[in-house]
Amino acid sequence: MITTELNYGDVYLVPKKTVVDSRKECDTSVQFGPRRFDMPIYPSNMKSVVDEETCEAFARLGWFYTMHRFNVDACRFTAAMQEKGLFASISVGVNEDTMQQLAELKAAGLTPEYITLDVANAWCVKAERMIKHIKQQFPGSFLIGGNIATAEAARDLESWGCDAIKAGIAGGRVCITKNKTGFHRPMVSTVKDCAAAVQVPVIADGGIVEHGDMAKALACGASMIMAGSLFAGYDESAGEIVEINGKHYKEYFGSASQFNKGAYVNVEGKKILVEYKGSIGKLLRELKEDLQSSVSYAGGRDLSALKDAAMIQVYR
Ligand SMILES: NC(=O)C1=CN([C@@H]2O[C@H](COP(=O)(O)OP(=O)(O)OC[C@H]3O[C@@H](n4cnc5c(N)ncnc54)[C@H](OP(=O)(O)O)[C@@H]3O)[C@@H](O)[C@H]2O)C=CC1
Ligand SMILES: Nc1nc2c(ncn2[C@@H]2O[C@H](COP(=O)(O)O)[C@@H](O)[C@H]2O)c(=O)[nH]1
Repeated sequence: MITTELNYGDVYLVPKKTVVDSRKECDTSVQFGPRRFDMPIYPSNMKSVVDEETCEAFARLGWFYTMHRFNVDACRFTAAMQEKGLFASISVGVNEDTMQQLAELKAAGLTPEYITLDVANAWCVKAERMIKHIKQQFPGSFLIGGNIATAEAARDLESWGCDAIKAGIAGGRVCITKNKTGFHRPMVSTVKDCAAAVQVPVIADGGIVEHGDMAKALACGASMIMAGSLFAGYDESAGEIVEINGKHYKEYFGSASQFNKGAYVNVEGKKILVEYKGSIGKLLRELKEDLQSSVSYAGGRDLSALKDAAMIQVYR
């Protein structure tokens, strides 16, 4: 049987009566693990999106972040963030290098507040082993596991011990997985299925094109949203500015791209140039204003209003 599935661009939310006098009254904050954050969206843990400065800037602003896992000394990063009085949020893989990094953290007596297990398909035996190992070694860390795209996978990751689950396979802007392997699920269907299947928070990862997609992801049941291309190209984003014919750009490349891997092996990502857009402050302000507006259209005062928002499909 072939089923029809939906992406953010295929649906809209149905307005309700607004109950606030100003959009400023709408609260966009979210409790995620041990902390509360100003917004339910954060930059992808990709080398072309975040670096140490990006992470520090987001943490200082009260937004969530996750450092990427590529050539990063997780021990040094965790110590540096915690010495500054900020929370540490690291990414790990499933191989021996991760086992070594975790052993170093343990030996140094460090506990990152958040750990993200970051692999393309976390519904696998290697991820199961690593999730169980992390939960045993770092019971005080909030463990995010991903990525997955089905209810069955979400239930498995929850049963293995994940405190939150990141959903989204092959929906990213620099993803070529769907072309190279044939596998992908559109985001509305992915997030709805996964969020309905588990008690733990679900993070909707990838495919955010319009700011309104944040509200749609939350309406599907997501608690948090991860986005890459949305946050690429700013002063505060990772990567150098490139000048071509007098125009300025920044590189945005996939974690499974040749550029990130250093070799053309199992490549499932590409590199693109995104327009250089200066300081990120304007984007962050606008994201918050737009989400506050979404909450007001949903007839509420905080993000819980979006969870009940009715969704309609648009035929094109
Ligand atoms: N969200 C998404 O849709 C996707 C995200 N990515 C991102 O790209 C990065 C690289 O991801 P990933 O390839 O998982 O990580 P790695 O390249 O770090 O692979 C991790 C380990 O898992 C093994 N592995 C990876 N994929 C498979 C598979 N399909 N079957 C069996 N074993 C596998 C690898 O072995 P071996 O290489 O020998 O197979 C390797 O030992 C990550 O940051 C990930 O988030 C990548 C693709 C899709
Ligand atoms: N298939 C691949 N997916 C990737 C790769 N690198 C990162 N990602 C995923 O994309 C999102 C960001 O998507 P965007 O639409 O917001 O730009 C990111 O968080 C990862 O889940 C890759 O090389 N291949």
